[in-house]
Amino acid sequence: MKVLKFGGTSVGTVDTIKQVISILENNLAQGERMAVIFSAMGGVTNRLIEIGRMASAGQAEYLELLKAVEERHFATIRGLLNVKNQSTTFAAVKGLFNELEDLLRGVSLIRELTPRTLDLIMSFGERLSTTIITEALKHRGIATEYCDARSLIRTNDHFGLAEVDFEITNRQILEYFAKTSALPCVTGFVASTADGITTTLGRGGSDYTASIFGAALDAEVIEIWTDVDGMMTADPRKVPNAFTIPSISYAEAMELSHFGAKVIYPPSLQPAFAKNILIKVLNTFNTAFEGTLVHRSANGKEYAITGISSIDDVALVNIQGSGMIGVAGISARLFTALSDHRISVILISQASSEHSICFTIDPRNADRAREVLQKAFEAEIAVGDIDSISIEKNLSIIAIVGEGMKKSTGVSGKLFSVLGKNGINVIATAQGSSELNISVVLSKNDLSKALNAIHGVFFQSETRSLNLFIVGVGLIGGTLLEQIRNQTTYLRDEKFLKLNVAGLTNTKKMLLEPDGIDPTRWRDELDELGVKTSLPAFVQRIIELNLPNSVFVDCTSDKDIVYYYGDLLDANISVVTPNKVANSGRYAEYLQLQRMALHRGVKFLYETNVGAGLPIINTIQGLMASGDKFLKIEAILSGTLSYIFNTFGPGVRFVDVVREAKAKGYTEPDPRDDLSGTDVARKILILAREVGVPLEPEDIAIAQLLPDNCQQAPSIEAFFAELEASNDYFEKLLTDAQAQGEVLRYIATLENDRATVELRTVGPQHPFYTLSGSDNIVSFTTERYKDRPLVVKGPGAGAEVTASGVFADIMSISSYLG
Ligand SMILES: NC(=O)C1=CN([C@@H]2O[C@H](COP(=O)(O)OP(=O)(O)OC[C@H]3O[C@@H](n4cnc5c(N)ncnc54)[C@H](OP(=O)(O)O)[C@@H]3O)[C@@H](O)[C@H]2O)C=CC1
Ligand SMILES: N[C@@H](CC=O)C(=O)O
Ligand code: NA
Repeated sequence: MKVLKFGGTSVGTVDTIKQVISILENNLAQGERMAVIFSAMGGVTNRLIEIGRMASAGQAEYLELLKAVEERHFATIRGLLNVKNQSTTFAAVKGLFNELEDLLRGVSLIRELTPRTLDLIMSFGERLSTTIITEALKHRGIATEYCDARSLIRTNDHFGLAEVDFEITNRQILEYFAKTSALPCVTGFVASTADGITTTLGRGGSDYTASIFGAALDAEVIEIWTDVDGMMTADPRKVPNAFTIPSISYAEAMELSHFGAKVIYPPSLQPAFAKNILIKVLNTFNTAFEGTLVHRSANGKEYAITGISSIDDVALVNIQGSGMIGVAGISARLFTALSDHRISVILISQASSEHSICFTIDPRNADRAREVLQKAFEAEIAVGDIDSISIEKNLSIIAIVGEGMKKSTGVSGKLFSVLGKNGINVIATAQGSSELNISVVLSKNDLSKALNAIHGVFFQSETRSLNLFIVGVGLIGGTLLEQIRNQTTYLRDEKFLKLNVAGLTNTKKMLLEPDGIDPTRWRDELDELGVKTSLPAFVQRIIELNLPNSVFVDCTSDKDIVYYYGDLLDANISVVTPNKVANSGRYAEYLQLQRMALHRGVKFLYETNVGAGLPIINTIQGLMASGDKFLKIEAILSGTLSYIFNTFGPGVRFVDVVREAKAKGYTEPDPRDDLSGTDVARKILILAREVGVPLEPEDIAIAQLLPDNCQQAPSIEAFFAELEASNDYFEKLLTDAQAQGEVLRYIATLENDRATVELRTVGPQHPFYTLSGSDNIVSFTTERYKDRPLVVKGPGAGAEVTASGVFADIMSISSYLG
């Protein structure tokens, strides 16, 4: 025996009813003995309540609404049945509407809508839908029988939420089934008293009917057919990555539903659970999907938690005072006062200091709660034993739920850590000793961010997202996007990671798209959908969007963008950048950014500031963290100058080599920055700061490489012209070096807290002699690497290596976020 129940959406239209019929036919074909419970057509119950209220208020327009409901049912008959088969069904349905109309006329005459009458009015919804579907099944040759549950389910007269007399009900159901061999189509939600007065079963009423029937008949399974793919790990409207929970225990389902998961209402399934009957939650519109199994105990689970739920809007009441410490009975009085005024408490938390108790309630009750408590504790407030009753609004509760967290460690650690890393402040928290649920209270603004971030860490094998906002889509930014595009599949399949490009901008256009910009079409999307760039607006919007795991990637050489870094870090958004400006300005600013990132628990990463993708900054940070002391750094830090001196030779014009370096993507957007030594000076300044030497830009001694006419060129093109005109100068530098059997090298040195940058010649014994292409080389002499320095060497400029260094910084944030 199997009991099936179809909800309001499943029986809401002609097409959906046809789908229901096909599900039933499939089951019948397998010879299943069944009972089927139907809800009212979607929306009809609420409409009937509205009509009843209008009638009782004397609003004659209720008749029009009633006509619309009638027409909807008639249209359903026309859609389901051939014209020649329609008349009996029309007659039955018309009969029901006549009865309902009489009833409503009565209500409107006496201007009174009692709970008893409302129950009767509501009962028409299920009676109508079930009548029509029964007839439709009959006309398809299926032996069915309309079964009015009012004749089987016996309740008391608590109208609106009647209590079932199981002894009589079970007996009546069994007797009925013993007599009938046809397929019973049962009206959900409705029942009756011993006197035959119609009652209803309250929220989840049709599920309750299914559960009552299932339990009475000892069914093997109860199938709850809805319009979603079973119960989900979180509300899919808030968490796009949510997925169906294959199997859930009754207790877990209870916890989730308490926090707003609405697919089933577990209390209504209690009779079935008491008899250990399996429940399946299935989707009428996706019959191939296996849905969710709800059963007595949780079996082996893949994840530490089963689901995440939330209450979107709560108010937090905090009552505190030194007079509460060690005084018995305060909480008893507190909660009695609330209960006397029917204020329901959702979550309670009291620290063991007993100095304060806080609890959350429906915000609509907040003002009343304040009054009630002020009155209840009038005496304590007067003498200062209780100093304040504060109420905070615009809050939400998130609950993580799962039997798997029982006795397993690290679940709460993971929860609070992901909230912390995303800068989400936890205002209150509660965990019952059943260890089935951990709840946190947080600002409503953070709800969506928190739900998504929590979902990401707990359901690891689903894809987590990092939200990237990329400013600058030139050489480096553009190459980074290309690399992201090429790695999409690998990251998804191997790392379960989605790099969601949520924002892009250049100097002309900006585009913010929280759902992601397609990295294969970003140029077109930016062009077609982008709006005029405003960096302040871009940054402001990123902060407002408040997406979890957000990373701001600055791929410009803009001098002013650095001013936004502080605001971004302060809003718990990590910053990754190849742009050296922030770290090579005033030392105080550099320090402030470092501290801000540390304070906020986010990352400020800039490995590519020095040596592009070569691990230079990370190497220093590792050595510093482990207590090494730097004695000397000697380095070639300009890919451009390295390339120039590795390439420039007899028969080659200097200016052409510089143009080549630019074309190969080694130079700064303005190559004067490279050839003037500025770029190298910035880099050694950054390295000095990383090893703990707080230098300022003016402390770097730069020995000028260029003749004055080049150094002072007012534009990039003028600069190239001056380089061309100065070819002899550069040739002489070269031939002088060659005459001594040496090569030209532009070397930065940091020693004894002094930094210099100069053009030198080095011979074959020098470790910097053999370099090629855009090679950088950095030699660290430290207390641990004293006899032989630690050397990092390799290509130190170029689009691919720089973009991949930025990529690696982004990836390290993804591992940090877990
Ligand atoms: N090339 C290399 O090997 C290395 C480069 N770097 C650094 O990488 C950074 C980027 O260099 P690169 O890609 O060559 O530079 P590009 O000039 O090619 O690109 C810069 C991009 O930034 C955009 N941009 C500039 N200012 C703003 C602003 N205020 N708002 C919005 N967008 C802006 C530009 O827009 P638009 O297109 O409209 O002009 C362009 O898209 C530089 O800081 C450089 O020092 C670091 C290590 C190595
Ligand atoms: N222009 C720079 C690029 C890396 O920072 C260089 O030439 O090294
Ligand atoms: Na680097």
